[in-house]
Amino acid sequence: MKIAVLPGDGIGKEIVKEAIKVLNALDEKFEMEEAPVGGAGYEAKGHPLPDSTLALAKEADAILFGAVGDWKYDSLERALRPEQAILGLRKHLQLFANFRPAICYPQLTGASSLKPEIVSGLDILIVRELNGDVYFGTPRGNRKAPDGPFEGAREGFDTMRYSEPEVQRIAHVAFQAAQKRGKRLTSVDKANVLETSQLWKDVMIDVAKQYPDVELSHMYVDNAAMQLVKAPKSFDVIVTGNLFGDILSDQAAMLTGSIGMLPSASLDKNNKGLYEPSHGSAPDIAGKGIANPLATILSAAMMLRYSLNKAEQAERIEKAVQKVLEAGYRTGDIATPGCRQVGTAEMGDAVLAAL
Ligand SMILES: NC(=O)C1=CN([C@@H]2O[C@H](COP(=O)(O)OP(=O)(O)OC[C@H]3O[C@@H](n4cnc5c(N)ncnc54)[C@H](O)[C@@H]3O)[C@@H](O)[C@H]2O)C=CC1
Ligand SMILES: CC(C)CC(=O)C(=O)O
Ligand SMILES: [Mg+2]
Repeated sequence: MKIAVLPGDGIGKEIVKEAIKVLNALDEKFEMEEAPVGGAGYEAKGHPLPDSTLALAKEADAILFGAVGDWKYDSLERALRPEQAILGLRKHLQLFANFRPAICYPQLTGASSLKPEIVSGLDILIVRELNGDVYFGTPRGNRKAPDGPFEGAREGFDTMRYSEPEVQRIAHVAFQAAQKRGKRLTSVDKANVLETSQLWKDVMIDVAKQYPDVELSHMYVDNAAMQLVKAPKSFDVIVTGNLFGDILSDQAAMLTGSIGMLPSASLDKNNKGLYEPSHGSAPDIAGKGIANPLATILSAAMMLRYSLNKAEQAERIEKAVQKVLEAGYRTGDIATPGCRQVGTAEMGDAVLAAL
């Protein structure tokens, strides 16, 4: 089985190194091939998603991805910015279903910025649509405003759009995920304002007829943001679009203690997938050896479970992560008084030792 390893930029390189260390210590042996992506792709080959990197991603059985981006590329034309690499991979490989589980490990209830009783026992799943919405909608661009009170002024515009089949396919994924969990699905939209959201909601209601065992509810995204900090445990599975899911999953990360704890799986219709932490390249801490590698290590576990059919190996990693948390190991982002504060590599070593 072949894994394409795309570390990317910033802390991406540091955290992927730890996940590889853990994967290499398992009983299974995987073929791994590394390629540059993001800013690293631009520096090496003049493009954030070089053809050779995309070819490797297509040919591999699964992709382990770090993160892309750096402030130094902010003035590049958009097509050459590092972020286009992850957007391009999601689109080219039709990775439309993004799973972001937010679990607050018992050892980390004190690490969340919320009161322990709000987050203790939290186990929710955000299913984010990943191929559509305003991130990919056309037309988009810059122009002179054609009308309105600022007619003639410089204007930027994007298009939020979803088609019925696009919503249907993510709805089925979300309902099936809910069937395997608490059988409650909350569809998050802004149907009180947006046509895109009204279609989203109508399709969810329609698909729900095929899943009578799952209780479907609807919530506007502004209220969902509020409920996520007020009563996060009231959710089981949340399904939402690309933009709302991006924002709500960062918010949900803080319920678990840190964004450095939130893994993700981005799957196509055959469960081929790209696995990455939910966070970015964290330029503010890159190169310091202090990033939390656990979201990436847990993403590698998701890869074993969803794409490589190695559920026992996935469980070994997940249990090892729990053991190191139990033993008090903490990177700075999840540190609490009296913990054993460690850096990125020491955290990786601790997981390795706990396998
Ligand atoms: N999938 C991807 O590759 C993503 C890339 N980005 C890119 O990353 C760059 C930085 O974006 P930001 O908005 O700052 O988001 P970010 O997620 O990189 O960082 C946000 C905050 O969380 C902290 N953080 C993130 N991961 C951490 C970890 N593993 N351990 C400890 N602390 C961690 C950072 O230090 C920072 O204070 C930008 O270029 C952005 O476009 C952002 C999100 C996802
Ligand atoms: C480049 C962004 C769309 C990536 C991001 O923020 C995410 O997927 O969470
Ligand atoms: Mg994001």
